[in-house]
Amino acid sequence: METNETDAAAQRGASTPLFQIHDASVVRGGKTILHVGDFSLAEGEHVALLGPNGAGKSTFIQLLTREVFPLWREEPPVRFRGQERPQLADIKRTLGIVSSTMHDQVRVHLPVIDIVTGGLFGTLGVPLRGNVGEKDRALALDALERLGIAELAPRDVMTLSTGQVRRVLVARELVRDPQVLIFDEPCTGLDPEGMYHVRKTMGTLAAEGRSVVLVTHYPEDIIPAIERVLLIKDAEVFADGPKSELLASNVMSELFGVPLVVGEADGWYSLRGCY
Ligand SMILES: Nc1ncnc2c1ncn2[C@@H]1O[C@H](COP(=O)(O)OP(=O)(O)OP(=O)(O)O)[C@@H](O)[C@H]1O
Repeated sequence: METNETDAAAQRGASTPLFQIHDASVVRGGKTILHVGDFSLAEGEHVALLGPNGAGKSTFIQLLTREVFPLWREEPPVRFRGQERPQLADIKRTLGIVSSTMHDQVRVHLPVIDIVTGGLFGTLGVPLRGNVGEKDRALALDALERLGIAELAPRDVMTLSTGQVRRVLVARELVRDPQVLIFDEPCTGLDPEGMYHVRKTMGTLAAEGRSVVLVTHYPEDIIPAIERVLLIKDAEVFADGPKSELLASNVMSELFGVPLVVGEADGWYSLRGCY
């Protein structure tokens, strides 16, 4: 009896979504900048948020990270692991976030290993008065190794290419061992080599069993492991479903408001204008 109850509780735990959103509205300056009816993300599930500029994608992510709050409802609209009022520290521990704008924060002359080790402490480099031990540096080196950039460890971060810095920022998040990695337009400003490595990195993390949540304007960024897409347009969820159905020419043309043609090869998608 006792075992059955434990099993039932374990099963409930396993089926509790990582995030659930129900009837969430974000209002700024008297205008609804995002409304989400129903959304649920399972533990370990991957999803790509795709949509035009200003659609509400970043606001959606900020709802998850609790950087923005929805209008008050009797039942809080955003739940984390079933909790209505989760601890911010729990959410921060679970999520790692990489965005192109974070690049501006690492314009300092510091070795890459210090930048990555700083991820353990939430500091830019290693804290001056912190207890930074060999174990911490070993964790940082391990994160760099897993992303195939261990040779960058002693380099001054200011001497790296944009693509290399982007991967260092992924390592900086990875060092805390988050279960979910959010990539907010990770390929913005990168050349094809940089894009290649960042997309490969997303694939590596997905293969490790972490959730990859990707925000992008381009289907080209959606790695084969991400099967679900959430399309956002005009502050609403326009569609949510399998990419095999939604990454279609008619859907993309309606989403972006111009005639577009979708291509697919080996699980990778591309988008071009139809003139
Ligand atoms: N504090 C604010 N006050 C007023 N409007 C805001 C505020 N923050 C965001 N917005 C507006 O909300 C809308 C959604 O913004 P958001 O950044 O979520 O879009 P996005 O889809 O991520 O866009 P992009 O692809 O350009 O990054 C935009 O029109 C933006 O101008």
